[in-house]
Amino acid sequence: MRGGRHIAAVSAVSFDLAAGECLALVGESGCGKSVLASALLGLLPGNAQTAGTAVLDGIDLLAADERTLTRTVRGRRIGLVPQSPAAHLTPVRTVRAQLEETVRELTATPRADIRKAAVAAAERASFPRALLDHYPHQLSGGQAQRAATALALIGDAPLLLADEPTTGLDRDLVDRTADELRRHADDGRALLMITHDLAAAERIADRVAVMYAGRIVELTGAARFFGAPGPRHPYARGLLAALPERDFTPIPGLPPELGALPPGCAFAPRCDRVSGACGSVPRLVDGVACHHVGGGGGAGAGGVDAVGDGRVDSPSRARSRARSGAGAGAQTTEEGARA
Ligand SMILES: Nc1ncnc2c1ncn2[C@@H]1O[C@H](COP(=O)(O)OP(=O)(O)OP(=O)(O)O)[C@@H](O)[C@H]1O
Ligand code: NI
Repeated sequence: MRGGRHIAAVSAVSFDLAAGECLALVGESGCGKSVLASALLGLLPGNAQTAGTAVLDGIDLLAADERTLTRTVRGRRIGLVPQSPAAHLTPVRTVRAQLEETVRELTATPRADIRKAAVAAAERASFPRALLDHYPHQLSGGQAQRAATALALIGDAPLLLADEPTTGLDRDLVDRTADELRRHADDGRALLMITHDLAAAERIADRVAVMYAGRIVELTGAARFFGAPGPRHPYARGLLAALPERDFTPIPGLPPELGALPPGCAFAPRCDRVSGACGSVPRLVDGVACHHVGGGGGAGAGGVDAVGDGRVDSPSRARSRARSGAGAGAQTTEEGARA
């Protein structure tokens, strides 16, 4: 930034994501979720610096050159549902033209079938057929969202990155969109879903990663997170408690400015469990980064070694089935996972 200032937008993040699995990444606005997604796609602005590795199919995404990213990663290995679809779509071309172009570029569809394939792609994302010849500025936010989702699914990429794919949609459409994304995971793709919508996360995620001020503070199986015993990090507990259908109690205060993080645990100024120990940054140990819970979070400026990350052995399908059976089902799954 100007004046040699640095913003640590994402720090010490470490996670893995298997084929067929959905990881929901949640956290307050500005905590670094989209920056993390952009880093994986090589779409950070030119002044950004990255360190570490992010391996997909043997390719280190953080080290890959522009040519590799263009030809083999974007759209082909990673499908992106962008956070601001209206800005992501080409403003001077119709949705149909953009779908057809993407089908042509990313698939081996014969010329004669491209039109049909584009219509089918729109249908997969519940984009209304009647709007195919509209330009992006003629779409509502939710319609643009679905157009962008349709584009992201065309390349059949093994990793789907969905950055708030349900923003601006009605509950019914949220559920349909989330279920559609889940189906792609069930077909063997990995799905990283960034969302503020905890109900959507609960509906489809296998694991939940909670981010605060650029760090993952908890990484837990979804059944455990949304059911019993619930999240362990005070911030994650606060996020859940803020939901209208739970306590409806907001977390006091605001997240810190990333350019001026407090020393030690960034959540300490808002935390009801704060103590002297919070003067050092807690490491993510056993899926939680807090001095007061779990592994104790041992001191150390930003360890990247996530030990035990709440991975649920029983895969998604069993989980979603258990989920529809409400509390008891989720509990059983959780016990299975812990065993
Ligand atoms: N190009 C940039 N230059 C400087 N700072 C940036 C840039 N892009 C993002 N940031 C900062 O990085 C932080 C993380 O931003 P990011 O967009 O990842 O947040 P987010 O978690 O996706 O939030 P939201 O839920 O609102 O989308 C923010 O504090 C933001 O101000
Ligand atoms: Ni974002």
